[in-house]
Amino acid sequence: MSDRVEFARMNGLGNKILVVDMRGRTDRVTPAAAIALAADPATVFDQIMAIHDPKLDGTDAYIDILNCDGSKAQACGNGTRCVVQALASETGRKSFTFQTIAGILNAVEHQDGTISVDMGKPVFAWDKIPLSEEFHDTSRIELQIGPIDAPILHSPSAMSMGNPHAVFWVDRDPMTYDLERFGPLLENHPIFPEKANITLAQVTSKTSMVTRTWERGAGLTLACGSAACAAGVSAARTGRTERKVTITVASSPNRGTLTIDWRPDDKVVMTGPAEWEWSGTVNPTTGDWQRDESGQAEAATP
Ligand SMILES: N[C@H](CCC[C@H](N)C(=O)O)C(=O)O
Repeated sequence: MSDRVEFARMNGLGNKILVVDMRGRTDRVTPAAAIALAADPATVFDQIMAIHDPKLDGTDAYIDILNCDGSKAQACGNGTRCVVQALASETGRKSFTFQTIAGILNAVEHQDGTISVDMGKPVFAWDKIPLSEEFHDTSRIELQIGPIDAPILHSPSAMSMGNPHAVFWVDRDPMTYDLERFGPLLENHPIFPEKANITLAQVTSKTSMVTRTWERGAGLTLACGSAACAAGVSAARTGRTERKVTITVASSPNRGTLTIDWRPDDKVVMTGPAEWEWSGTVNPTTGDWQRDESGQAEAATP
C-alpha cells in the first residue's frame, strides 16, 4: 500500500474541505493527520471527506468525515457536495449513493453544476439529538446566554440532521452577533452531551433566511450545510417559513445561498455549489502532503 494518496482542496460556499481518496485501501485518515493538515496554513480545513470503497451493495462509496480537531462528524452537507463534484468529474456520472456513519445519502449533480444532496430525515426526539435533559418539545428548549433578564440568545430549536444542531432565532443580521464568544460556550454546554453545531438564523420572509454557524469541532467556519438544513427544517417546524427556503449563508464569500427543501416524504434536500481549488498527495497517517505542481513544471520546461 502506497504511503501517499491523492487529495483535493475544495470548498462548499467557503466551507474548507479536503477530499481524500482512500479507495483501494484498508487504513483511515488518522486524527493526527487531520490535526497536522489543519495546523498548516496551506491546507487548513474545516472537514476532511475520506472516500473509501463501498461497504454495502448499492452504494458507491463509504465516506468518513473528520473535523479539523480530529473528531468524527456524522454529516457534512457542504463536503458531500464536494465529493459529488470530484467523483462526477472523474467518472462522468451524475448521481451517487454514499454511506456514512449516519446512514445512506443520495446525491445528484445538475446540468448547471449545482449539486443536490438528500441529507435524510431530521430527528427531533430529545434523547436522539441528543440532549441531556428530557424536553417534550425540542422546537424550543430552555437555554440562554447573556444577562438573565435580557438574554442575547435564547430558546433555540434543537434537532439532529445526523449530527446535533441548535438554531437560535435572531432579529438582526447574524454577522452582528459575537458568535466567536458565544459559540464555544454553547457548543460545549452540558445540555449537549455530544456537543452541538450552533446556528444563528434570521428569518427574512416565508421562503428566505440568513444564517451563520459555529461548528462543533471546527469553530467559526464560512458555511455549514447541515446547519442550513437544520435552520430550514426548524423554521418550517415552528411555522416561521414554508418547507422550501433559500438560505443566505452570511459568513460565506459573497453571501452565497443554499436551497433547503424539507420534502413531504420527510427527507431534507440541500442544493448548492461546490468548487475545486487544487490537488495534491498526502500521507493519511502523518498528514505530510505535497501539492501537484504539474502545470507549473510543464511551463518551466523549455
Ligand atoms: N460543515 C459541515 C458540518 C460539519 C459538522 C461538524 N462540525 C459536526 O457535526 O461535528 C456541513 O456542511 O454540514
